[in-house]
Amino acid sequence: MTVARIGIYGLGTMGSALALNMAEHGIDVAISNREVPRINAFMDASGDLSKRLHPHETLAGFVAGLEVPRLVLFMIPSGDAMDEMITRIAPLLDHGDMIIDAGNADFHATRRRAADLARQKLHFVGMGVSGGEQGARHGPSMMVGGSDHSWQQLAPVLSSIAARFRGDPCVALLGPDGAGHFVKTVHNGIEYADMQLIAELHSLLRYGMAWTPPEVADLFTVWNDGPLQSYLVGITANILRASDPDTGHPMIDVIKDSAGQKGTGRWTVIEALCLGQSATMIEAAVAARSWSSEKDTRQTAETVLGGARLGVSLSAETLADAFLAARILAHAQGFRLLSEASDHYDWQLDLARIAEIWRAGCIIRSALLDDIAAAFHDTPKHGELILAPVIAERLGHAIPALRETVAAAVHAGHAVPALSAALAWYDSMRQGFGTANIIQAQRDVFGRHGFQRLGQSGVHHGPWWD
Ligand SMILES: NC(=O)C1=CN([C@@H]2O[C@H](COP(=O)(O)OP(=O)(O)OC[C@H]3O[C@@H](n4cnc5c(N)ncnc54)[C@H](OP(=O)(O)O)[C@@H]3O)[C@@H](O)[C@H]2O)C=CC1
Ligand SMILES: O=C(CO)[C@H](O)[C@H](O)COP(=O)(O)O
Repeated sequence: MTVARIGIYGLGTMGSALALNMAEHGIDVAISNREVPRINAFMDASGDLSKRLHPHETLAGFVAGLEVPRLVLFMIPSGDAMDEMITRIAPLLDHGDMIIDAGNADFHATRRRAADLARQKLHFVGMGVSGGEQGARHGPSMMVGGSDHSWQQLAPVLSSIAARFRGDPCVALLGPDGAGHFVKTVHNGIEYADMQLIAELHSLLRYGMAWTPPEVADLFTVWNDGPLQSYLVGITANILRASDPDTGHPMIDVIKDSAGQKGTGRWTVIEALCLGQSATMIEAAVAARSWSSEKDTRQTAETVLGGARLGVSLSAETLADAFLAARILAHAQGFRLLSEASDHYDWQLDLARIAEIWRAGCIIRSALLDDIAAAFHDTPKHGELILAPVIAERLGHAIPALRETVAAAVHAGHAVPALSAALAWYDSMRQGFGTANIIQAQRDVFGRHGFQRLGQSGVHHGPWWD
């Protein structure tokens, strides 16, 4: 029996693609799955690569088929399924073996699992994998959380299967325990915001300016050849060119406008709030998905409240600049959250390196990320991307277009929650003196909470009760 370098448990969309990727790179992989027929079907479909794939129907056989120390990678849903599999496999492993959770997991659970398994002298790695099925198959971006020791063992395998940007593998050890899963969560939060921005721009073009799907596709194709280049813009252009084989209508027009969500966007927002932060663009994107699922209510409200959306007149150049400004701001919100979490959990995240490993393989890969990586290399104040000179200059150029776009949309009754949140955050952050003096006075009046006075130390109260 061949002893495999690594084991992959979970042969769904992502696990099977990762196994094939490893096999293609000459790595012997032990494979297993909860439902056995899936193992057989996978082997049948894997062609020549099957010689590197070693199937096991039982967990004991799967473990016995691995080189020691063992590397066992799970690609299954997070939560109870992962806890259950850890409980089942841990007694079969030896001290020094490693469990890798490569799914999308809540980083709090990852921290707990890492601590539990350390007590059993097992290594645990929480690894975010991005790129969807094609990324996993041909080169994902991978965000690793774990010890230096685990990284030494995993790096050769992961570097060989990762996406590459100018030769640099898009994989890195980002910090201990939950760091990798947290970074993946924020990646997905930015993904939510970027997807929502594209949806809002599509809506303005279609319903505000009466463009057809192929016309919007052509514009997105042009955008995809410049500063707005990104995987998500590219796939959206392709989506908009597709026709429904049943009706002949544009495919986009027969898809129900109710978005799914599996949790990573919501986790990003929750963690931002827990850290005393905010990521309002990501929150807007999560909210928009939630509102989208209230289809019945929206259909009723369209009749009761009136759903007219008036025409807007915006140039393609204005929309492009608005998109660029908003995309920068979404990334800025994500990176400042990474910076805050890094301080709070003492992860010492390298923001420039994170931007670098997002330049290829992952869902949010874009031309902008190369500029962001450069900005973090040049900027001492980590986390505040909007203050990096090159980014501030680009924002200065593009913000008037974002303002014009949001104003036109609001005036004509188009909902643009992510674009609006971008502008509100930008305008809030550029005010040295904001609105919170009123809040502080109100809190003092009703609750004697006190406030700080400008230029004085200590806690003060106003003359309200005299
Ligand atoms: N799809 C994507 O684009 C991405 C997904 N991910 C993450 O990767 C992980 C897998 O996702 P994906 O491949 O899309 O999912 P799929 O639904 O395609 O596959 C799920 C896999 O998990 C197994 N599984 C489900 N429940 C259990 C359980 N209770 N115990 C043991 N095994 C179980 C399934 O086994 P069975 O065949 O027996 O049902 C199957 O192998 C998730 O954590 C997901 O969040 C990460 C990045 C991108
Ligand atoms: O991690 C991913 C992409 O990076 C997965 O596709 C994830 O499922 C996306 O999130 P959601 O299903 O909530 O849209």
